Amino acid sequence: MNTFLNNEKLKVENIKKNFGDTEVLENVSLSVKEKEFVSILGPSGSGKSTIFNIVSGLLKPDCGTINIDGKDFTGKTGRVSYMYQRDLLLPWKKIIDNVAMPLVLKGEKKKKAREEVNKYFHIFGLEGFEHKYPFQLSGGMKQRAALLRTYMFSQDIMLLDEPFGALDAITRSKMQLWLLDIINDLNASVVFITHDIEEAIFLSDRIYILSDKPAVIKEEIIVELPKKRNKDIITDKKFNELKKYILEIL
Ligand SMILES: Nc1ncnc2c1ncn2[C@@H]1O[C@H](COP(=O)(O)OP(=O)(O)OP(=O)(O)O)[C@@H](O)[C@H]1O
Repeated sequence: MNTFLNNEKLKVENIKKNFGDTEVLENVSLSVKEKEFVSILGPSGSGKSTIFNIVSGLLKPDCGTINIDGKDFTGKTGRVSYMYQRDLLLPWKKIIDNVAMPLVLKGEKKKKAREEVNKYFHIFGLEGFEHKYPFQLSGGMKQRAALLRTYMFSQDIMLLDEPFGALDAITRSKMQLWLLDIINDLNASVVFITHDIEEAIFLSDRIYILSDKPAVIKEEIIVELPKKRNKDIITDKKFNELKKYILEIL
């Protein structure tokens, strides 16, 4: 009867987290459907990374639950992939071995792991760079390699914590277009943290607005823009109305 529940991948229910006397998450609930792109937008220090640490199992919430595909994963690691704000590649390893690392860590032989990741180099715009070292890549390429490594860890749910935050404006804009372009082929559900309202609207199907800490979800916004987007949409009336609305809430 309920189609939403049927294609729900991730469900975060009533999580609460204090660090000592500091109440960081007061009560946060959110959900992500199959192949959905959901952003979490909130002020600095509001607890966005803490939510990811809890969803990935690195931290235990004081209360609340994390369900994935209907199973309880509260406090359990290894199920979702997680890309940090500064997800550095190992400088002494070739790109192919950096990317293959999650598979090797899971017990795959190096040769097999390389074969497995090789087929994704084209889609991630890294073809021809398999045997280069990180210092030989541009900033955008390094982020694409880090994103591919994240994808190799777990392909169906990816947590991306400001992956483009450190890039210059032009590269960042190109990366947003690229991500939007490939995301359908990846069949992944994505949760994306950003401070950038335009980035959130441009990329997302839905946006959760987080309050200052102690954090609660202030609002859930469905981005009713065509799924296929290009940068022209930034001048669209609906896009700008949404941007103004979010600015007022934040
Ligand atoms: N392990 C920890 N121990 C103590 N306090 C912590 C810990 N982790 C986070 N905090 C505190 O919790 C609050 C939220 O931090 P968090 O990194 O989740 O925020 P954020 O929204 O991701 O911030 P930013 O946007 O600046 O990255 C901050 O006040 C931070 O100092």
